[in-house]
Amino acid sequence: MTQFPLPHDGAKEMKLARDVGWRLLVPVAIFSMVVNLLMLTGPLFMLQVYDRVLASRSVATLTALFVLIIFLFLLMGVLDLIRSRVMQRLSARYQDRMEARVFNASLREGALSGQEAAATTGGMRDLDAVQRLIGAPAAMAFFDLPWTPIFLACVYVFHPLLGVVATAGGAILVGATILNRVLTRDPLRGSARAGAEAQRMIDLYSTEGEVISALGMRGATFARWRRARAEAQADTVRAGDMSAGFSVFSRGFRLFLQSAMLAAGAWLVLRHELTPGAMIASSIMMGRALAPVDQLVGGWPMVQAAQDSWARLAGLLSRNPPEAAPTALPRPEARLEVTNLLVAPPGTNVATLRGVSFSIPLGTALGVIGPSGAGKSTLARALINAWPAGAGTIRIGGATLNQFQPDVLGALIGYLPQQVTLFDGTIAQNIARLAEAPDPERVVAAARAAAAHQMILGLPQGYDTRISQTAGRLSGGQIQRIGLARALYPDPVLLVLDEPNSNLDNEGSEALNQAIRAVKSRGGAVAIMAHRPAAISECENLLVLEQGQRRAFGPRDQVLQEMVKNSASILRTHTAGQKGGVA
Ligand SMILES: Nc1ncnc2c1ncn2[C@@H]1O[C@H](COP(=O)(O)OP(=O)(O)OP(=O)(O)O)[C@@H](O)[C@H]1O
Repeated sequence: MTQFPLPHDGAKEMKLARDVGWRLLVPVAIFSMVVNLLMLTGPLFMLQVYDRVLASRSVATLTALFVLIIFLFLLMGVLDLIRSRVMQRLSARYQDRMEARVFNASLREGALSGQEAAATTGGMRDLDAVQRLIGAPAAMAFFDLPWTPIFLACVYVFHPLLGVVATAGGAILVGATILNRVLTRDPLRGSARAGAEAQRMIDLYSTEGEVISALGMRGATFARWRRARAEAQADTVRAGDMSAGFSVFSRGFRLFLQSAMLAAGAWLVLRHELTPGAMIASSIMMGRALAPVDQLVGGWPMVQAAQDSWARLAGLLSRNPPEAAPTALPRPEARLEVTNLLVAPPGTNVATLRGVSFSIPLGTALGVIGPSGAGKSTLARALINAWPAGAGTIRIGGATLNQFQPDVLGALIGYLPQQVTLFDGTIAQNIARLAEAPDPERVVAAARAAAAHQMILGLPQGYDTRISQTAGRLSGGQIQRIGLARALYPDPVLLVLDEPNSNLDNEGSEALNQAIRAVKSRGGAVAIMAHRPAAISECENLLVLEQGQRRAFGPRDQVLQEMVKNSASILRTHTAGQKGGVA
C-alpha cells in the first residue's frame, strides 16, 4: 500500500518556535503581577491623602506617604522596563529562530511561482509583523488584562453602584471599538491590497522608464497606476470616515465616563455612603482597569496584521516543509541521465515537456535545439532543479537531484539563464555567487574562462567595482560574460547554458566555446539550449525538441543530416503535391 507522508503543519512549527522561549514568560507574568499591584499605589495614596491627611491635618503622615509612593513608583517603573525589555528580546529571538526558515520557504515558493522578489519580501514582511507584535505594548496588555476584573472588583468594593457604572462604561467602549474594527476590517484589507498593487506597478514602471518613455507609454502607465491608487484611496477614505466617527464617540464617551463616575461618587458622598477619598480613588481605579483594554484596542490593527501574517506564514511553511538534509554525497561523476521527464511550469498543470529521455556522457556537450516555445528553457530549469520533475528522473552520477543538499547541488551546477541578473555587490562577489570573501584566484580564473577578465580590468575599480556603480555602463554582452564567469565558478560538474550566444560578439562566442571545451576536458557535462548554430559547434550530441517532446536525439551530425533529409523529403512531397495539384 502506498504511504503518503503526513502534510506538514506550518502553524505548529511556528508555535513550537514561539514556545521555545516560554520560560522567559514566567518572569514577565510575575513582574506584570507586581506592576499591576503597584498600580494600586495611586488610588491608595489618594484615599489616604483625602481621608487621613486632610482629616488629621498631619504633615508628617503626608511626608511619610509621599516618600513611600516615590519608592513604589520607582519600583513599578523599573519592573515595567524590565518586562518590556524581556519581551523585546523574546521577539528578536523569535525572528532569529524563524528567519532562515521563512527566507528559504519564500524563496522556494517564489522560484516556483516565478515571483521570487514578491514572495520573499512578503514572507519576511509577515515575519516582521509577528515579531513586532511580540515586542509591542499591545502584547504586554495581554498580561495586564487579567487585572481588569480585579480592579473593577475593587471599585465594586468601594460601592456597587460605582462598579456598575465602570463596568457598563467599559463595556460600551469595548463594544464600540469591536464594532469599529469589524466594520473597517474589509476596507482596510482592500486598501492594503490595492496599495501594494499600486506600489508594485510603480516599482516596475520606474525600472522600465526607458521603454515607457521611448514607446510613448507614459500616459497609459500613469492611467493604470492611478486606477490602482484610486481604488486603494477609496477604501482608505471609507475606513477613515468610519474610524473617525468611532474615535470621536469613544473620546467623548471616555471623558463623560470619568465625570459620570465622579458624579455618582459625589452623589454617594452626599448620601454619606462613600468618603471623598474613595470617590477619587475609584475614579482612578476605573482608569487603571480600562488601561489594558485601551492599549489592546489602540494596538488592535497591529494584532490583526500579526494574526493575518501568522496565518499566511503558517500556510507558507505548510506548503514548503523543512528539507531534511540528505546524506552528504561526494562530488558526482558528470554523467547526466534523463528518463521520461515530464515538467509542467509551476502553478500550471499543462506539461510543457513530456516523456523526454536522453543522456550526456562524461566530458561531452549536448545541444538542445527546437523552435520557440519547444520547451528548451523548461528543460534548462528542470536540469538545475528550479522546476520539479512531474514524472521521470534526472540523475547526475547515478543520484537523483533531490539526493543532494540544495546548496551543494547549486555549487555543482553552473547556469547561465537567458536573461542574466547581477546582484548588488562587487563584480568579484557576483562571479563568486555572492560569497563574502571570494577566492581571488578562482574568480579571475572564471573571468578569464569567460573572456571577461580584460573587460573587468577596464572598469574603474576592476573586480572591486560595485554593480550599483556600473549602472547602465555594462552592455548586454558584458553582463552575459560576467554571468558566464559566475556559471563557471568554481568548477561545475554540469554546465547549463540557456541561449548563451544571444548577446555575445564573435570574441565572446569563441570564449564561450573555449570555456565549454575546458569544462569538457575536466570531465564535466554541458547542456546548451540554442537557436544559433555557432553555439552547438562544441556539442557531440544533439537533442531536438518540438512541442515539448523529443523529435530526435543522437550524435550531432547524424541528427542534423536526418533533419536535412527529412526537410528535403518534406519539401519534395510538398512540391510534388503542388505539381499534382496543378496537373
Ligand atoms: N512560467 C511559465 N508558466 C506557464 N507556461 C510557461 C512558463 N514558462 C514557459 N511556459 C510555456 O512553456 C512552453 C515552453 O517554453 P520554453 O520557454 O521552455 O520554450 P523555449 O523552447 O525555451 O522557447 P524560446 O526559444 O523562445 O526561449 C511555452 O509554451 C511557454 O508558453
